[in-house]
Amino acid sequence: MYDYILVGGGTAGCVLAARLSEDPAVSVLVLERGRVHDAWYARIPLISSDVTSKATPIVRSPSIPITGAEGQVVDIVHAEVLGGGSAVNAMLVTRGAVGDFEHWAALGHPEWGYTSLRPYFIKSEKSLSQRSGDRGYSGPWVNQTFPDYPYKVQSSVKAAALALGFADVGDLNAANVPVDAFATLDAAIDGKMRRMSTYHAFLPAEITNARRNRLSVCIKAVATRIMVEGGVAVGVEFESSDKSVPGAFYARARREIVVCCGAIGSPQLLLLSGIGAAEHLGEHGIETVSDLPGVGQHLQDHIGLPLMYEVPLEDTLHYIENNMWAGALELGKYFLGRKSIMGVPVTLIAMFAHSSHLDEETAAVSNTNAAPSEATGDNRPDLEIMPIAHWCSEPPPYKIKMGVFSFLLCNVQPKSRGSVRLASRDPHLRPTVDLGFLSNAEDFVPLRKGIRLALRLAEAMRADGYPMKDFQVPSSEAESDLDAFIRTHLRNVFHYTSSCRMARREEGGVVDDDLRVYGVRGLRVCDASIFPCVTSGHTMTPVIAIAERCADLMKKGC
Ligand SMILES: Cc1cc2nc3c(=O)[nH]c(=O)nc-3n(C[C@H](O)[C@H](O)[C@H](O)COP(=O)(O)OP(=O)(O)OC[C@H]3O[C@@H](n4cnc5c(N)ncnc54)[C@H](O)[C@@H]3O)c2cc1C
Repeated sequence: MYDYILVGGGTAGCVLAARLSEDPAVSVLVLERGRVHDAWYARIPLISSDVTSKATPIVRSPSIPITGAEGQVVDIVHAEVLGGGSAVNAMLVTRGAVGDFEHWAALGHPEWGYTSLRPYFIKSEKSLSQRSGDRGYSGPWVNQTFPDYPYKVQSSVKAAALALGFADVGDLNAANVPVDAFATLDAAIDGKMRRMSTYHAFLPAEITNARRNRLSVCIKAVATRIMVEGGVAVGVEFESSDKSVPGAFYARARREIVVCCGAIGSPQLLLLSGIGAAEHLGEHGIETVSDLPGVGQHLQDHIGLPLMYEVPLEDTLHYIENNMWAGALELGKYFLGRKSIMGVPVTLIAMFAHSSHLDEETAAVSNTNAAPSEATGDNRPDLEIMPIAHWCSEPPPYKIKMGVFSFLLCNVQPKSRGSVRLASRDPHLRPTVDLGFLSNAEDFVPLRKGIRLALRLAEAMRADGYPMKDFQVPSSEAESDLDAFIRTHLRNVFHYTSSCRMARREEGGVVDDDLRVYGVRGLRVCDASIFPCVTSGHTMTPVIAIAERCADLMKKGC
């Protein structure tokens, strides 16, 4: 019997476990389906974020064919490890625009606006590079920027972006940044150049050892059902993911159960527990506990589109992939504490823009006046471009023998919605994920503008003498060619959100403003699935702030 059971020890789960167990009077159990990833390379930034490596603790499952994209199937990536996505991702630390959270407030969640979340962003972090009053300097979530780009091509992109009118903002996570911005990104890497995950940051051995009488972390434990008695969540059934450990286990909660299984895992577990659309549950012979049609609906992800160029091999990551000695040299430099590409993320810079601010022909920024604090549609970006010195189609082919540079263009305010539904009653199998990309034709609009922006950037880089040959770009700028290119080459960006979203029940919401699941007492959801809608930045940092705020709500008994 525990006071709190947290299901899912991922990005949100580790934060919540650390904060709740600060109180010596409460006991906390964390159930995590993955393992602890403690291999020698698990904290080397570049290696640990390699999603192509079989050694990275991720599982891929196919989406259903995307109707709007010629029936393409893309891989859904599940981070199955203590720390979740934060243990395997690209480590980029972006809060999102102030306007993203003002938009949440305007949707009817005033307590989730930027002013309410700001103290939690600050509380969680320790910025080693920034110096503004908007940033935190004493939290566990260590991050820093790397302004000395190791790839020559990235400096060339920066010059092109500035020439097109983008402002170079020193700190993308400050509150007053313009919407159209070029930024050197913060990354979750500590002073010893080690990857931070929420497991390493919030649940280091000092904490888990000191709290071992009240904090239990059970790995390789797949939650199979939330037990509900008389409308109250009372316990969790789970099985081992290790087939050599047969049988079912059961843990009981005195106070509350919090589902933190991420935007794919949380709706799956709620559905397996009889919480979801009664009709869908009936199809799988599951008795309805709470008829909640919103469970698994409204799934979002940023829509990604790579444009790729052939560039000098030495100026890309493919160089060390193809040259064992160069790779070994970089590793050696890393271990000796010298500057090495092993110690930084695969991308360090990004551009954000609202497509309506870009000139149709030149793609130059023509309006930078949008006020960051108002909840209007164009005061948060709808486009991001990440320049990456590597191939970036998904899934990537095994080995590339040439130098490839990519602009990963993303529609970061997608209007399309997808869904997560049960494929089977077997909790060990993955659910059916429909990303729904391009189901709303309005999503083409920013993507077309974004393609033109990427093409103009490439032209400026060439004009400046950087050698780039077209490799995967649209055949022309005619709308039909741009749309065909979008349909053929889109990819997902792993920023899944909003599948158990915070909204009014009659609007398809799953949780209320205190993250409590409608119709079941003693049950909350806390992870990326509760986002009312996806934010325009990368999603890990808002998940951490949400978990910080959820812990406070729980401590106050809200
Ligand atoms: C490859 C990749 C790169 C990314 N890059 C970035 C980036 O650079 N910056 C950024 O901000 N965001 C990035 N993201 C997104 C970010 O990592 C996620 O938005 C964030 O980690 C989600 O946190 P979460 O707590 O909602 O879910 P997760 O961190 O996924 O945690 C869910 C946890 O629940 C566990 N679980 C699921 N089902 C069960 C079950 N039935 N029983 C027990 N446990 C269960 C899972 O194993 C997992 O550990 C990336 C994601 C990926 C996958």
